[in-house]
This record gives sequence, structure tokens and C-alpha cells, in this order.
Amino acid sequence: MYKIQTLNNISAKGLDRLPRDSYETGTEISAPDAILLRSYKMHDMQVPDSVLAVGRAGAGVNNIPVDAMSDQGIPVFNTPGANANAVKELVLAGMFLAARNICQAWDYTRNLDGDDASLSKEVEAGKKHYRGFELPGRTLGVIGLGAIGVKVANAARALGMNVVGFDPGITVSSAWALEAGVRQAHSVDELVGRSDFITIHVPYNEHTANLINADRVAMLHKGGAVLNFSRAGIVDDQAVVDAIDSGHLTAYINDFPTNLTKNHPKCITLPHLGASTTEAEDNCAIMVADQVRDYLENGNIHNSVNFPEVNMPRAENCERMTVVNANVPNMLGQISTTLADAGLNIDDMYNKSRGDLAYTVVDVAGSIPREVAEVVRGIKGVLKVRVLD
Ligand SMILES: NC(=O)c1ccc[n+]([C@@H]2O[C@H](COP(=O)([O-])OP(=O)(O)OC[C@H]3O[C@@H](n4cnc5c(N)ncnc54)[C@H](O)[C@@H]3O)[C@@H](O)[C@H]2O)c1
Ligand SMILES: O=C(O)[C@H](O)COP(=O)(O)O
Repeated sequence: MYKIQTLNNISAKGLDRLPRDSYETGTEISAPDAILLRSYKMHDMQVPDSVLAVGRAGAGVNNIPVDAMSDQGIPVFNTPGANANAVKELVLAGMFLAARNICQAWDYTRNLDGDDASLSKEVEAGKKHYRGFELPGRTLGVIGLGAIGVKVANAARALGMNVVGFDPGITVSSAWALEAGVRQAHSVDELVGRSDFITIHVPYNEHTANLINADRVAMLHKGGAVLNFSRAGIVDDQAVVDAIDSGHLTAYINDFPTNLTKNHPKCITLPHLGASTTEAEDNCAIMVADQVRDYLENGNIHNSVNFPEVNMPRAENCERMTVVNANVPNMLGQISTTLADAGLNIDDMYNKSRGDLAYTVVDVAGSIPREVAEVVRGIKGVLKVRVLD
């Protein structure tokens, strides 16, 4: 029986992928084999020694101590693209809310008093305060052209906007997916200098902290707006609020309220709602459950942020050994020598490294005596060994 601890609510559609006769799931599971979570902050958590895998039902992994997990030989999985459409829709909504002063105007009508005739009069008198602008011809700068950024860029083009994008690490598949009219910027400064709106779709890390600072805010076109549906800390909130208060910018739309922004009349702050749709929650949960299950049962690795991609079909009449080890010379030699010394015949084998880690999957004819696994476990540099029948 595999035991799965959930640190956040995970959609039942995902948990249903884990058969009840071989998986136990719950929040209070002790000695879990795997952890599933969304935004729960794991940094201060004591991760039990039993944990073999961590699955993030979502994109960002800054809430997970990925380096510490790597040191313990634990793969961290996420679900690239599974919530991208949900975020794209909210970014588009954010642009419309800002361009048409919808939040302020709605607030105005909600506070009107009187009978319908007087309401109608006040509506006609008040509407001039909420005149907005249209999106075609305005320029949207998209920082980060991954799963979300590409969708936002293409949707903005479909709305008639000029779009300029910046992503030094763009993948070939993202580049293929981008609409031809999206223009390339060669730096964040260039992008910001060409934009009315900017929207940020990068992970939060040491390179992206404070990416949008006071200098860059000042480069945006006058009357511009900033959208942050990535993470708090990527944008310097104080700099954006100062630019709004000085009349340079018109709005700041974000998913990460602070005391500075939550009641500011020109900040539209949402409670981290980007991925909170039924569809996105189901997609993320299904994807992460499938990935973690394939790792637990077969040792395969799909969409890990710290381990290599590995997909080796199970050989017939074999047991499988998986080994996580430091990426140093002669590990593979020592593993295969140990198996040969025990008289075991390797039917299939796969080895791949990523950064400081390497991962080996070996299918051995017949069964693998547990004492042989212990010898492999004792090789210097080996972090984890599993035998899967
Ligand atoms: N608000 C929400 O609910 C919500 C939902 C999903 C994702 N997110 C956030 O959005 C981020 C992006 O998600 P995604 O699914 O598009 O991820 P992704 O991995 O598909 O794309 C991220 C892109 O950012 C690029 N990048 C990294 N550093 C960069 C930099 N300094 N400058 C320019 N580009 C850079 C990468 O090359 C990559 O193409 C996540 O890491 C997460 O923090 C928020
Ligand atoms: O990185 C993500 O996928 C989002 O920020 C979604 O977070 P959530 O799963 O807590 O809504």
C-alpha cells in the first residue's frame, strides 16, 4: 500500500487516479511515500525520511525546498501548462478591468442611493469619470514566454494588441507556439521601454526577485499598467504604487495582495486566483497524480524540476532497481559490477544525469535479492535505492 500525504486540497479527479486498493491518501498520513501539494510552504517542514517523491499540482515550486529534496534523492514534480489557460484568462480579465476602470465604476454604482429615476440620472452624470481606453494598438510586453506567457501573448495579438516578448530561455516548442506577430525584445529594459502594459510569467527565484523595480517602472509608457500573476517579490510593489501616485502609471493588477496594495484605489488585487478554476485544478491534480504514481510504481520520471526525464518500459519477468546517486564518475560501473558479482543478468538499463544528480533504472531477469540492493545502497554517492517488483 502506498501512502500519500496531501498538504493542500487536491482535486478528487486527481486522487481518483490512485487506486484505493493500493493507495491511501489523506492529510494526516504518517510516514508517507509521497507528498502532494499546491502552495503549502514546505520550507519549514520536517520532511519524513519515508518520502520518495513530492508532487506540486501547479507550476511554481518556490514553496518547496527543491535543493534539499535533491540532496535527499527526492524528485519534485510539477504540472507544466496544466493551469496556463486559467491564468491567461485572468490576465486578459485584468487588462480589461484596468482599461475600462471596471472595478472603480462598479464600486460607484454600488454606492448610489435613491429611486431608479435618480439612479439613472446619477449614472449618466457619473460615467464621465470612468472613461477608459481600448486595447487594439496598445503594446503588451510579456516577460517569460513559457506555458502561460505564450498563451497570453497570442490572445493579446488576437485582441489587436502589439505584443513584444522577452525570454532568453524560450524553448523550441514555445517558440513554435507563438503567433508570428509577437515581436522579440532583447532585454527586460527594451521590453519595458516599448510597452503600455507589462505582464510577468517567470518563476520566482534569485534572478527574478525584484525584476520590475523603480528604474524599470519609470521606463514604461506614461499611462501604462503592470500585471503580476507570477509571484510576490518579482515586482517591487512600492515602486509601482509610487508610479501610480505620481500619475505615471494607471493600474497595478496582481494576484498577491499586500497591505500597501489591497486598498489602493488603482490596484486590483486578487487572492492568488490564477489557477483556481475547476478545469485547472482537475488538470493539475490528474497530471501530478499520474506522474507520482508512475514514479512510485515504475521509477519513471516525467515533469520533474530536479531529476532527468526517464521513461523505460518494464521488461517482462524482471524486477526493477532504481538508483539515485551523485553525478560523479564510475557510479554506473559500480552498480553494474555489483549486479554482475551477484550473478544477476541485466535485461535493460537506462542512466541519465541532471546537474549534480544521476538516475539509473535497471531491469534484472528474475528477482533482485534485497542484500544486493543493500550493497548498492552502500556505494559512496548513492542517495536512494528502490527495488520495484
Ligand atoms: N497566479 C497563479 O495562480 C499562477 C498560476 C500558474 C503559474 N503561476 C506562476 O507563473 C510562473 C510561470 O508559469 P508557467 O507555467 O508559464 O511556467 P513555464 O516554466 O512554462 O514558463 C516560465 C518561462 O519563464 C522564462 N524565464 C525564466 N526566467 C526568466 C527571466 N529572468 N526573464 C525572462 N524569462 C524568464 C523561462 O525560460 C520559461 O520559458 C510560475 O513559475 C508561477 O510562479 C502563477
Ligand atoms: O504556481 C502555480 O501553479 C500557481 O501559483 C497556483 O497555485 P495554487 O495551486 O496554490 O493555486
